[in-house]
Amino acid sequence: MQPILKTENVTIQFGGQVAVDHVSCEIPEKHFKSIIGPNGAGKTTFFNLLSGELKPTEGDIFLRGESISKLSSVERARKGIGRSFQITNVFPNLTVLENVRLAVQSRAGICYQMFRYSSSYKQLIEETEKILSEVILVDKKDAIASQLSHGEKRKLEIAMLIALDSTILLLDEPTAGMSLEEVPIILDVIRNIKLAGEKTILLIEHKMDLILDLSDSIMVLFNGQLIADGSPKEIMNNEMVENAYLGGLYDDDIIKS
Ligand SMILES: Nc1ncnc2c1ncn2[C@@H]1O[C@H](COP(=O)(O)OP(=O)(O)OP(=O)(O)O)[C@@H](O)[C@H]1O
Repeated sequence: MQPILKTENVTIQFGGQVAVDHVSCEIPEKHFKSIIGPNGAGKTTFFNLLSGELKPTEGDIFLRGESISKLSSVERARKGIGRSFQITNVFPNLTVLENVRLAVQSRAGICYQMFRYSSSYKQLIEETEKILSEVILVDKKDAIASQLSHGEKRKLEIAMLIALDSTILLLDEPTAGMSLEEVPIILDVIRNIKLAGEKTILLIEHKMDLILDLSDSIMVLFNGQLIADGSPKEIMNNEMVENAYLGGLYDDDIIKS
C-alpha cells in the first residue's frame, strides 16, 4: 500500500550546518511513528520540513504520492497535515467550546452548507462536544481559552487539530512543560486518538516508556541522519542506536522517565 507520507533524501542546510541530512522514510496511513534522538539531532527541523515551515534544500516530500515540498504550511494544513504547536487560530477570549466549534464550522463550511437548518447547529455542537470528550476537556468547555492551564491548552490544540480534521498529526513533545498531574492526562488523550484508529501520528518525545508503549515504529535521528527506523523492539536491540544514543549520550533518567 502507498504510504500516506514519504520523504526522499530530505535535506536542509543552515549555513554550513546540515540539520537534516538525506532522510528517507515512509509512513503508512494510520501508523504511529515516534522520532527520537539527542538534542540538536534535527527532530523539530524534520517536523518543520514536513509541515512546510521550512523548505528542503535537497530531496522531496510526498503526501499520498504527490510532491508537497513546494507547498506552503497553510496549503499543507489544508491537505491534512496538522501541527500541534502552531495553531494560531485559538481565540484567547473565546471559550473552549466556541474555539473548537469554530474549527469544526470552518472545516464544515468548506465541505457543505450545514447551517441552513437548526438541526445542523445541534449536530455541530454535538460534534464539538464529542471532540472535547475525546481530549478529556469537556468539563472545561465553558472556560475562556486564555485561562486554561498549560496542559489544558495543549489539549485544546489537539482538539483543534481533530476539529480541523487533520489526518496527519505532528506532535512535538506534547508533554513538555507540563505538571506531573497533567502528563498522564495528555498521554491518555494521545492513546485514545491512536485507539480510535483514524489518524496518522508522528510524535517527537523524550519519554522512552511512552514511546515504547504507543509506537508502531520508531525512527532515530543522530546529527541530522536517520540511523535507524524499525519496530520498538528492533530499535531497542539496535547496536548502533545503543552506541550513538540510548547507551552513551543519553541520561538514564530521561530514558526511564
Ligand atoms: N532556523 C535555524 N537556523 C539555524 N540553525 C538551525 C535552525 N533550526 C535548527 N537549527 C539547528 O539545526 C540543528 C537541529 O535542531 P533541531 O531543533 O531540529 O533539533 P532537535 O532534535 O529537535 O533538538 P531538541 O531535542 O533539542 O529539540 C541544531 O543544531 C539547531 O541549532
